[in-house]
Amino acid sequence: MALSQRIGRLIGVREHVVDPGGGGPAHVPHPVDVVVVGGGIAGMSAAVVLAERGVRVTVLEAAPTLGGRLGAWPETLADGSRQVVEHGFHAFFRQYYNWRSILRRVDPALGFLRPVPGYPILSARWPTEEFGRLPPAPPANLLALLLRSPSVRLRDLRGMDRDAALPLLTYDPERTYAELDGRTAEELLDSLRLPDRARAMLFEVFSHSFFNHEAEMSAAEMVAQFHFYLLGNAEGLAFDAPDEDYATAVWEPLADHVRRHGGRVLTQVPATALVRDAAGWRVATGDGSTYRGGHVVLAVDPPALAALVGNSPGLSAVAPELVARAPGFGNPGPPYAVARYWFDGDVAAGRAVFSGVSRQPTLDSVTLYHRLEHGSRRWAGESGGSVVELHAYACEPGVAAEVLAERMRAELATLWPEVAGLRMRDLRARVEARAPAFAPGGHATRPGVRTDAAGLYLAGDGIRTDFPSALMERAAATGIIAANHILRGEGGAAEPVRSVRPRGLLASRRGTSTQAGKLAIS
Ligand SMILES: Cc1cc2nc3c(=O)[nH]c(=O)nc-3n(C[C@H](O)[C@H](O)[C@H](O)COP(=O)(O)OP(=O)(O)OC[C@H]3O[C@@H](n4cnc5c(N)ncnc54)[C@H](O)[C@@H]3O)c2cc1C
Repeated sequence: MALSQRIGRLIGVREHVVDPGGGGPAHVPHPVDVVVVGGGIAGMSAAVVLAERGVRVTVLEAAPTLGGRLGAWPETLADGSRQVVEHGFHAFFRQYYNWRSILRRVDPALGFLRPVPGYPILSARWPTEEFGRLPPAPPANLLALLLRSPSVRLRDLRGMDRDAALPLLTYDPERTYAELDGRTAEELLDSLRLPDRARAMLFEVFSHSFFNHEAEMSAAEMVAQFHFYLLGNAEGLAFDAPDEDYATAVWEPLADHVRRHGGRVLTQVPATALVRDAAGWRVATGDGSTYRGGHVVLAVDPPALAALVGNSPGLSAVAPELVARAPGFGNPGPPYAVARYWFDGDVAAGRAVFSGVSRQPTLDSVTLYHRLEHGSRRWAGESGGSVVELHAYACEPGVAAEVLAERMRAELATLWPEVAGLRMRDLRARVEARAPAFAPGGHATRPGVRTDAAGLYLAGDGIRTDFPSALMERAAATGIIAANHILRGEGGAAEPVRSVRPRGLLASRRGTSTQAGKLAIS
């Protein structure tokens, strides 16, 4: 264990138990039927836990393949070769304790995850800066950043408002939201009076990664994510990525696991409406069939949740609060764009497998798939080409995917000149708006896992947790929490839930209530 991790642990920067799990037999003592709507991370995490406890679980996924925003599917390229294309590159951070525990079901050693070396940020204005090689744990990582980073030279920081920066170090699951949820992330960053370079290299890439514009994102959410990724965990900013496509590495094995435990995983079955009657819940689907369960977990993306609730008129009698909140929650964040290019040649040998990008109008990240996943590596080996994926996490609405793809390619060529000389062999470009918005003031009405209707639960990366979590980890954690509510209600053992340090290193315990010593689960 690194010295910084040992110091971090001494001061409480370590994995925390949110829910110890247990509390009942390994199998539910009587038959229980659960319908899970949505086969992304949240839905499949709920299904894994429920199926293992003997619950008869049915997953209904609208798309032809599982995975949602982590999905993957086969495509035939113009040259006739078959390639698995993904919804987009994902960084599997090491403090994703709950998501990793689900993945360990199908690969106990997580051997399919390979460390992705470094976390460089590219900029047209300043030299590339490496953030992946900081000591993993706070406070050593913060000190090293202050001492080493050319973006945060101490003399430049003299003009900074240190009081305004305090909220970044004092994250508290109640007070941070009470004090900062009404402000935007942009206002908070403005108030820091950071040197322009530090703001661009440290914060802008970071806040974009949550699929929201700084000017439209809650300052409290940004502080929470700064804590979750940088100041609250002992694992650091280092991350891993699968060396196989996500269908092979994640979704096929997880679906097999659920089926082996007696569950059903159905694709191309979109849920269209929910009805509650005396016998429990009925979920109507696009093909006219109905699935029944004593409990339902809605693990769909925000716009799909709003559509499903809006199409279920009977819900206003049993879940008036959910019905009132769903339309607002269903407004997603700005569109994101993903473009995967198959080029006829390679980028320079020294380019990093993954790079963040600062201050380009569109481009936010670059991933070299042919140096990452077996399928892309094989294609590149045989063709002499490369497979390069470009992301824009929060882009201008109303622009076609191909236009955004070309803008991102041209912007990359300004950072890596050799890209201008590469010819495109094929392209898959997509623009979608399915990520949750974290608008200022939204925390008070953000739905939690439990709804106001008995037996109806929500899960997904937009659902509130009372402990620090984000993105894939929040999706997995809320799926597990939904399963735990059902298991406890039916007399079965719950699954443990863990989190990073629940509060900032400098957060005083004064003024906090439930979260001070013990985390609440909603
Ligand atoms: C380009 C990109 C890059 C990303 N990179 C990262 C990263 O590096 N690290 C990270 O942690 N996170 C990353 N994320 C975020 C991550 O993908 C999400 O947080 C996570 O996948 C959300 O999972 P979910 O289960 O909540 O939702 P989803 O993945 O959206 O799953 C919801 C599922 O519900 C299904 N559905 C919708 N309506 C219905 C219906 N009516 N009936 C049945 N099924 C329905 C959908 O088809 C979908 O499969 C990235 C996201 C994108 C788009």
